[in-house]
Amino acid sequence: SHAWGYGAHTGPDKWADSFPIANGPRQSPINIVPGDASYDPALKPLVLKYDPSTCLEILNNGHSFQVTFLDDIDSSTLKDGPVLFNHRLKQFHFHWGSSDDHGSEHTVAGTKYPAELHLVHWNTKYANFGEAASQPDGLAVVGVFLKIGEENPNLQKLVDEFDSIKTKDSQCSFADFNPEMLLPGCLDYWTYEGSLTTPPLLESVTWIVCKEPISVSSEQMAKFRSLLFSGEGEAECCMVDNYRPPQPLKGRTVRASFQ
Ligand SMILES: NS(=O)(=O)c1ccc(C(=O)NCc2cccc(F)c2F)cc1
Ligand SMILES: [Zn+2]
Repeated sequence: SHAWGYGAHTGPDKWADSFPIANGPRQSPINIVPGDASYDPALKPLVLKYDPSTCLEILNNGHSFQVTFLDDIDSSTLKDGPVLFNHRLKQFHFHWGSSDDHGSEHTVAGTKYPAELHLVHWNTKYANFGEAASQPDGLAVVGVFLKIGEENPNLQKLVDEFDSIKTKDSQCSFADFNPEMLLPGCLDYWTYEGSLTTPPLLESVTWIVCKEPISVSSEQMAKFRSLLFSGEGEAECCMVDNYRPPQPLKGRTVRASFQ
């Protein structure tokens, strides 16, 4: 069955049964080894320009919570960095653990962060997200690690909506949120060619992983864990450990935008 998830019978070790690309040559996430990354002076600085008025809604899709953006015009975009074409922001979402000592998808020299933010963009040389998602240069996802520290007032704006999106397939309107507020001060990054980290695991993603994390408090992480994988009226199943572990590098090069 295509009902994939993160449980014992539906989790990452079972995905290859329905999605054989799970064992493909450019799967994500990976463990980033800074010492093995090659500094590329030709890499440009990331240019992220987001328009809060394109923010549409916040939803629980049964795998994560996601904030979706209007992407029918070029108002929230990613340019430069490692990509050759303009990309439009479609949505952002998170992955996290059942405790503060794990939860990120990418790891850095084996270090796991409690959560990871993914800002998902598609290459506007294609007609739409779905088209782009099937192309090797179709998507660009910016990954930002969350590290336990000060309460993050920008994340709190999302946490405040959780009571309205507690169960699978619930959503509510959400306006005027600027995802730029979720970016670290320094936009140094590692980049490599990879895939979606959930089924259909399409190998269409240029990954751009920020070196600097943003802060999240332990109390805020506890609220992430109060969301549910389960739908209204179903037995409650806490939304935790919705991350895929690192996958084989298979000869890929990881480049660094910084020395
Ligand atoms: N975690 S991540 O950032 O790598 C990631 C980003 C987006 C998607 C997604 O859009 N899935 C649904 C979807 C919808 C249409 C077409 C698709 F290919 C598709 F995967 C999945 C994983
Ligand atoms: Zn993701």
